[in-house]
Amino acid sequence: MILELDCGNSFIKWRVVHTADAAITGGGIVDSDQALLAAVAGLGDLPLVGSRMVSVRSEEETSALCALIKDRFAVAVSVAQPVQEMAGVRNGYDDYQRLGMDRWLGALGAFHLAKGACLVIDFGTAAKADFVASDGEHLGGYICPGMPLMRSQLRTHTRRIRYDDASAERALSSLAPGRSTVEAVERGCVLMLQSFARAQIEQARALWGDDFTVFLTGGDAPLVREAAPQARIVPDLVFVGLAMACPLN
Ligand SMILES: Nc1ncnc2c1ncn2[C@@H]1O[C@H](COP(=O)(O)OP(=O)(O)OP(=O)(O)O)[C@@H](O)[C@H]1O
Ligand SMILES: CC(C)(CO)[C@@H](O)C(=O)NCCC(=O)O
Ligand SMILES: [K+]
Repeated sequence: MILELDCGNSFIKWRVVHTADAAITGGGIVDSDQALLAAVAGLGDLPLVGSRMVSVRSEEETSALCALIKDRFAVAVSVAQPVQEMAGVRNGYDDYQRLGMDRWLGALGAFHLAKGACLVIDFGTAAKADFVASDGEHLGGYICPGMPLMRSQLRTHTRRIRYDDASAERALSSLAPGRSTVEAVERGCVLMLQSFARAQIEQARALWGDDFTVFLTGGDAPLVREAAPQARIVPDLVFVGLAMACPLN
């Protein structure tokens, strides 16, 4: 079995997959290294043979987590590294090492699944979009604040925007004009995300006509579903790319 890890800016997504057929034994989302160790240990004694990781965290944080995993589960951790080209996809950044590894792996996974032009839109802490043409050329993409960042900016820089998580969740039962602060903010931010998605799809259409696949991923992808009815929601898209970038036996 293999321990797979996607270390985003706010959360660590993890899962344990069988070596032979990639069947998923367990997984989850945690908000700290210690919570990760506890969650994986909670699956009992696993015959782990290796681990692979993608991280957008600092070198120090990433190597600290690798050391913890090595120590606790006695496996080496293969960390996905930036490359100029892989699996038919060419990194489109001027400096390929600067492209976020989550974006790169999402692009690899999407091109592998679509076998043609594709647009990846990932709604996490940040929202990001990446374009891969039918010949595998990564054209670049866009980054802007995701739902958690938009929310916290409003809360931090205003005096009268204050509400709790439970009312935030209730506010999203509809997108009608808000009649309370929580509704106005939560619905407004969801409309921003949806407009981002629509703008990316419009751009893909201008480039490629109708001949492209849209992938939605990231924790907040479900909030955007209705703005992109044609999209494939693939929550584990980064893991698809991770398996390609870090093959283990
Ligand atoms: N079970 C869950 N646990 C945590 N967050 C969740 C969950 N389901 C949905 N979310 C939402 O997903 C968002 C975080 O998304 P994600 O985990 O993709 O971010 P991230 O990988 O940490 O960020 P980034 O990819 O931008 O670095 C949060 O806004 C959160 O509300
Ligand atoms: C944009 C984020 C923060 C999204 O997780 C990540 O992909 C990242 O740190 N990227 C580096 C900057 C860039 O991709 O241009
Ligand atoms: K991520």
